[in-house]
Amino acid sequence: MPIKAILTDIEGTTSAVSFVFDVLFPYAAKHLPDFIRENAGRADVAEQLAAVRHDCGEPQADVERVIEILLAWIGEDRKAPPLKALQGMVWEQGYQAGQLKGHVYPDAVEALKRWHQEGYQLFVYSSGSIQAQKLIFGCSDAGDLSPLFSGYFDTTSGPKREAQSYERITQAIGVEASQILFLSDVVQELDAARAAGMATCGLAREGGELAGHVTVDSFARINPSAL
Ligand SMILES: CSCCC(=O)C(=O)COP(=O)(O)O
Ligand SMILES: [Mg+2]
Repeated sequence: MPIKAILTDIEGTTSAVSFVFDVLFPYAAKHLPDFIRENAGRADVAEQLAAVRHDCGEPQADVERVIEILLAWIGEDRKAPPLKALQGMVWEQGYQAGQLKGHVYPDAVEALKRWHQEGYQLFVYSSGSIQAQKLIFGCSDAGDLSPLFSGYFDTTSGPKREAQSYERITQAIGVEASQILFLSDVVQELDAARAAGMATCGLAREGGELAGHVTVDSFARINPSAL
């Protein structure tokens, strides 16, 4: 069956790992403490702080303790949904202030624009929150890429290394799994997508092979109609 939709990861796929690790995470680590102190009473922030207390088994943790936990989670790249939601809120301030611009590889920009024009539906699946995904593409160094995308998925659809998450996403997209091409730099994510019936293509930006999957080093080498 022909590919109709393309679902892409962000970190290491459309965008440099170094942008996430050397720009976004340090920005969040620097600004998250004051953001939480100033906004702990806001309903959307309070909801995430409660989720942190629940997830770490410390229901009585005060705001300073929650901040300490969140900074430790940033340090270990924990894909915890409340951390990801709060990071998205902090990054929004950075993008709005012009301190952040989303990195998207030029070959990804070119291919995403071409695929959109050719009629493929484009979707994103990242551990970053949907808000963070919209920001990286909406405020990218190549301009506003958000009109290219038909939808966004984060870990509220499930963890990226579990086949069930891709089954849920397939339901939401509304085409056969075999008509969705998933792009990622992580072999466990590609394996999970394939187990759910999706077509896969690995991105190895520094070269190399993602075992068992067609692997390329640039979006320029992906031809969805030939997969
Ligand atoms: C949405 S940009 C921030 C990326 C992020 O927070 C992250 O954890 C990267 O996850 P990915 O699933 O894109 O590898
Ligand atoms: Mg990735």
